[in-house]
Amino acid sequence: MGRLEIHELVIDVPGRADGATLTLTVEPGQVWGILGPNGAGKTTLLHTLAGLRAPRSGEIRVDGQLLASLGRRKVARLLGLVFQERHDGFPATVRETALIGRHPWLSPWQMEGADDLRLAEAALNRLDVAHLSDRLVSTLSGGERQRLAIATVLTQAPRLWLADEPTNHLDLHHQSAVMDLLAEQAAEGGSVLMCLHDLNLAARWCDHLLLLYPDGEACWGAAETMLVPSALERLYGQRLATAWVDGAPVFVPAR
Ligand SMILES: Nc1ncnc2c1ncn2[C@@H]1O[C@H](COP(=O)(O)OP(=O)(O)OP(=O)(O)O)[C@@H](O)[C@H]1O
Repeated sequence: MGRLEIHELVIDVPGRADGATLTLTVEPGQVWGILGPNGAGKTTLLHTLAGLRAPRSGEIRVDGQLLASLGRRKVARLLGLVFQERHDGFPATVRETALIGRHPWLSPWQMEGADDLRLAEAALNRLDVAHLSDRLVSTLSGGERQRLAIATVLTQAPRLWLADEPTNHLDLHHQSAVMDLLAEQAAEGGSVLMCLHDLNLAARWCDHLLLLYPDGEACWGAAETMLVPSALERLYGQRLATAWVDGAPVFVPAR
């Protein structure tokens, strides 16, 4: 499961008029991308859907339950959020950080057990950071930190993934591997909603798209209906050249 129902939602972007009212459902099995220029409100939307920011109005339900009525622990069992920015709170190793993903599943003073450790190790392996398990997070490269953040959410095992630019800092191979992982989460019955700046990753991996405009307007639907060059040019204020490769459109800025 992991059905995310958004009903007449107006996000709270400071200093901006209300803009579009969002009503859409991210169904289990679906991979949604949120596209829009800097400052359009993508992170604000994701944080609102994670219950970290109050909307101006509207309702959010996860698997039929009103998000606003759930405790944080319950929320953390239902949804996982890959943040765009991270700050090291205290010195921790890669393994200890991944294990934080198990906390929603443990009682307050319960230590992680062998099953939790196995899940963390499998996630670190999957994200290609297992060889760094004993390293302090503060010593990791940007891409290694990003992969650890995703491994931590994988360890958390949520039904709904909210990911803010999950391919940030990643090289091409790891971008592709992370997009495959997210698609796999959906194929196994979860659901995924992610902010992306790379149109080409969106075109290849997302089945639905939400376009957020800087004035708060929005449109959404099946990816093939949203990937219209003229609409994307208006979205970014950028002329684009389009080609087709392996059945998917490829967009590059026109000079
Ligand atoms: N706490 C705040 N106080 C004032 N303005 C804010 C605050 N948080 C966000 N904003 C503004 O709200 C707007 C939307 O921000 P948001 O981070 O959601 O954009 P975004 O689409 O994710 O951008 P980017 O692509 O740059 O990550 C921006 O103009 C930002 O400066």
